[in-house]
Amino acid sequence: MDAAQVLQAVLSAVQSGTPIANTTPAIPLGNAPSSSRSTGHTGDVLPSSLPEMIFMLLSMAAIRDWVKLFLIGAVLEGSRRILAKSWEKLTDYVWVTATFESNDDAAEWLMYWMSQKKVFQSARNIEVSTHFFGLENLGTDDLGENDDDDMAVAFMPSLKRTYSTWYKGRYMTVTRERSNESPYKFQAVEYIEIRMLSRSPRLLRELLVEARKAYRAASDHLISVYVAPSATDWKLVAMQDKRPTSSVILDPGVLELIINDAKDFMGSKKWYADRGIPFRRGYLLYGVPGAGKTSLIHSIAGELELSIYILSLTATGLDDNTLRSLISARLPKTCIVLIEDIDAAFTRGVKRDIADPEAQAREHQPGLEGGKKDGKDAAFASGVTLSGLLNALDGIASQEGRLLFATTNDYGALDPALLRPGRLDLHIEFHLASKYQATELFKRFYTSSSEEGVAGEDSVDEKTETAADHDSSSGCPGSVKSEATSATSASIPENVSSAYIDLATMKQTTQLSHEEATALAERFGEVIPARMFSMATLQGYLMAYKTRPYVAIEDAPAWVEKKLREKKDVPVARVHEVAPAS
Ligand SMILES: Nc1ncnc2c1ncn2[C@@H]1O[C@H](COP(=O)(O)OP(=O)(O)OP(=O)(O)O)[C@@H](O)[C@H]1O
Repeated sequence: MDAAQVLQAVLSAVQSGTPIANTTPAIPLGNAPSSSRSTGHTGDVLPSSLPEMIFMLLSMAAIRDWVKLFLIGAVLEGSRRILAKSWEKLTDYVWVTATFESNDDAAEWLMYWMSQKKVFQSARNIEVSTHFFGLENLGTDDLGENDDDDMAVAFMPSLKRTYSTWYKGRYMTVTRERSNESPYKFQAVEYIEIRMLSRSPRLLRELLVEARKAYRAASDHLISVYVAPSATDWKLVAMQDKRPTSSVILDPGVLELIINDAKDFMGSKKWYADRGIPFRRGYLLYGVPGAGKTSLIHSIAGELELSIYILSLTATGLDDNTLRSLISARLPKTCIVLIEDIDAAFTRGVKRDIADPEAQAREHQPGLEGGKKDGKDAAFASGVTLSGLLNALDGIASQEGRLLFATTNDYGALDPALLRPGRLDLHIEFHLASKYQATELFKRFYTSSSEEGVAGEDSVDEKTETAADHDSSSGCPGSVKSEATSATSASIPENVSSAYIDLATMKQTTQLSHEEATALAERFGEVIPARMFSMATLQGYLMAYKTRPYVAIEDAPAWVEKKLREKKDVPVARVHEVAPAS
């Protein structure tokens, strides 16, 4: 009886419930004689008990061979695992290993640190990147001059390569890898692995501290700007030059008020803790477009040395859960959270007319009841609900030392729940430019912040211009030149906007002496009507006269008149109402 017959007998016995023992008078050992195999009576050879059955199975040569093979395989696999484990233990014992996800700040520090190392500058397989453009001391030697105007490049480890180098006498390897394993992201995740031949993690920590220090020193003049492109994580998108607060021109006292408030808040942790008040501060900057809201936030970030995390409530994939996780779990302790156009998420579309902020200012008088849509029940254009947003804002409060800034062009569209103190504590309205702002803008436009009153090289143009214009600068309205007749614009084709003349033909702004600039600025302020143009519009006008401040003054009345006429012609109805969300 062969193995198949035995198995068949066992199976049929199990199916019929017949005890095997009763039908098994004898068990042939070893290979059964062919006569018994040929009988076809399975009842003659069935084992009477389980041990007998096992014994019978083992007595068959084929099964014995299978068992041997299985045992050999098991021993081999077991030894492999033991060896692997032992090797891991051994390497753990002599190596310190650290992994950094490329999105993380620490990975940025390391990449910068590595870009400074000779090993990557002389390696034969490296990644050359402009990623750190803007940071100081990049390894540009191999490309020639280290000129500020050049696009500096950094030499960094390539993907899927391992480099070896030394740190404080210890051998270390650096590997950049890409992994598809990610619990909540759909794209591949890049990471850097550092291994150091050392039993203590102390040296690795020292390396990290050194990398962070070097990175901070190199980026001292910059602020980092992050966005959440995938609604799951923050990504560094820009390193911007810090904007001096003096470059944002607001009416007297406003700038100081906000900056002092923010500084005061940052230094009042204990005061808040003593009184049990959540250590948070929210600012709402609202008003016409182009009035300096975003510029102010960036300059405050520079002043307080904070990174900016820009949150777009209409980003694809953003809902209450992702918003909460972005804010609660994935933000650094101290930073600025900026929600731009917070009203755009609250209505079903963007309702402002960006092309003409001045028209909006006339049409829309900010006020809580004014432009409000359907109140609390209005849905957001994104997957975020009002209560989701309120929870998220309160989540900002749960971490200490975060500043929240929200901007809007439509104060009235915001729900009172958003506006209450504790969420958005300070509401600052931005208007169209006052005479003071226009005057200051002109003054700062034509003087250098470092050295006021020094005429630059470009003042050659200015001299020619001033000499030619002295007669007309007497203030007589009839002597004002129109754009079409000014010296430079004469050679410009008619269909080219004058706004681009100087940008295309000149390199730098003419620098006036302080006295000259002040005198001209006064005249500019007299010509520009108060609260009729945004600061961005005035800046745009001056950009067209980068090297011709005198002509800028002369042309200003005609420009103002033309702009005011255009405004009258523009139907206010271009600012359309947006249907409230259902
Ligand atoms: N008060 C200001 N002082 C100096 N520059 C200003 C001021 N307001 C606007 N500008 C200039 O105008 C441009 C646009 O300014 P900004 O983006 O800060 O305006 P905004 O109020 O945030 O506009 P929006 O509501 O459209 O975002 C910038 O180049 C900025 O330099």
